[in-house]
Amino acid sequence: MEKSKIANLPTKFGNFKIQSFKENDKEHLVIFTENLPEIPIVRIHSECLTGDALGSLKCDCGEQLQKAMEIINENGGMIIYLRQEGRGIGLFNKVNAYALQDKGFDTVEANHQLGFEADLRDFSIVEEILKEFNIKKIKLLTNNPKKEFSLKNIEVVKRIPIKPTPNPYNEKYLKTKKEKLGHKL
Ligand SMILES: Nc1nc2c(ncn2[C@@H]2O[C@H](COP(=O)(O)OP(=O)(O)OP(=O)(O)O)[C@@H](O)[C@H]2O)c(=O)[nH]1
Ligand SMILES: [Zn+2]
Repeated sequence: MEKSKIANLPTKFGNFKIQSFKENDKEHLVIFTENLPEIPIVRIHSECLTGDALGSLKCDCGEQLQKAMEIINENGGMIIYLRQEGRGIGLFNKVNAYALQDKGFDTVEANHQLGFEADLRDFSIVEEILKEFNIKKIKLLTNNPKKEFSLKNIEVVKRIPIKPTPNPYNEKYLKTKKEKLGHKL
């Protein structure tokens, strides 16, 4: 794992530090506060270009990212931004999945139609990154209990939920996450 230098990242949510970690061809990001408490709040965020950057209402990613930045700016911690777009299938395939969703398939069925499992993400790099920062215990900002279980050598002392705001476009997505993907919503 190759790591970049640490730089300042002032944002509208507060001042952060930023560092990039390379895993093969993937360039992940870590955004963290100057003061890291002994048990920091950590958000493990999977890339969603449509939600994070374009303001898409189909999912809760953009909202979760912004809330995470606010909470972490206030309490100290980090966002580990993983470049695994579309739960690991990539942007191109996610757009094809969205086209299937326009025809009535849910988020899981659309993946299956394209020949993918529902969730292909790999969180193994998270432990390596936390080790770099000497972090052994965290408070995890997520609605997805699976993320907790993917961390073997890190103690998750608390799971902090981030409640999404329902809208007509994300209703079905949130329902599927709850019923098929085990999210606590
Ligand atoms: N394949 C696919 N990926 C999607 C879809 N909608 C969002 N994503 C991706 O899903 C990932 C986010 O996963 P979520 O299931 O929303 O949330 P989570 O990370 O498991 O859990 P939280 O920590 O609670 O956010 C991002 O990589 C998004 O690009 C979709 O319809 N199909
Ligand atoms: Zn999203």
